Amino acid sequence: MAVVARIRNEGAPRRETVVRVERLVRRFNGNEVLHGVDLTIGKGEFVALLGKSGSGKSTILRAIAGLDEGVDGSGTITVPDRRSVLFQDSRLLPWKSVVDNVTLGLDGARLDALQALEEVELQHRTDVWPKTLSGGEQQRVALARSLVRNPDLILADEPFSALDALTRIRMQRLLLDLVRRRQPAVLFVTHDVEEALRLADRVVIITNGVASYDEQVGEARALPARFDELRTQILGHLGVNDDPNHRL
Ligand SMILES: Nc1ncnc2c1ncn2[C@@H]1O[C@H](COP(=O)(O)OP(=O)(O)OP(=O)(O)O)[C@@H](O)[C@H]1O
Repeated sequence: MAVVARIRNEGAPRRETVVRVERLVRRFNGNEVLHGVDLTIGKGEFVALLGKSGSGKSTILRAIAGLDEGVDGSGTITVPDRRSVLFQDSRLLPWKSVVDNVTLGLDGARLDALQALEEVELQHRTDVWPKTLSGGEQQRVALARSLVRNPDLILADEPFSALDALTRIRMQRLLLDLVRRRQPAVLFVTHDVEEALRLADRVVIITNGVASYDEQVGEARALPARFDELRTQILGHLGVNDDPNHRL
């Protein structure tokens, strides 16, 4: 069955553009993975990036983060200087305390770090070693490390996918709350359609190396019927069945 590419983004609130990706092409060993991806993200906008495994989501995120030096490709990327990246694992330094991980590379940021740790509800664990924290707590430290840099853009590559379901929901709420207060733009890679609909203002899907779907979904959070409708539509676009627990 032919997948009809569809771009529908009318009715979007007008926001200042903070990320602009144009005609992004990336190749690995001569194999072209991205064929010309266009993507914009507005100030304070939360965009979830969906796509099947191997579709190139992380490749896009790494390109925007500036982490793919030397990779074969072309295209232009405009991106704010103050940006931070969250990965699936927290990437904390085991020989530094929690607060020292948060201030890493910043001079005199201890007070800001303590505030950021309070925002992620870890004010009581500031001086312990990372290995004494649970997976969810370690991800909260990573989030605090990101916040203390006051980013205009947060790039997140499946940051909650290794967490148990309850911790994951708690982290999603925490992230949404922080994003509402601080208003960074967010690009959030996930496999999980429900996670995308819980968090994002907009969903972009990568299929066959291009952005094939781009839709406002913010109202899904308040309207269960709209949530279900969008979930069915997105799963259909991805060519998978409408099982709410289906992982791509
Ligand atoms: N450094 C690399 N060297 C060779 N091939 C790579 C490299 N990075 C990515 N690829 C290939 O590019 C394609 C896209 O990979 P990418 O990690 O961006 O996909 P993804 O959509 O994030 O997948 P997943 O959801 O499974 O994490 C895959 O086929 C992958 O094997």
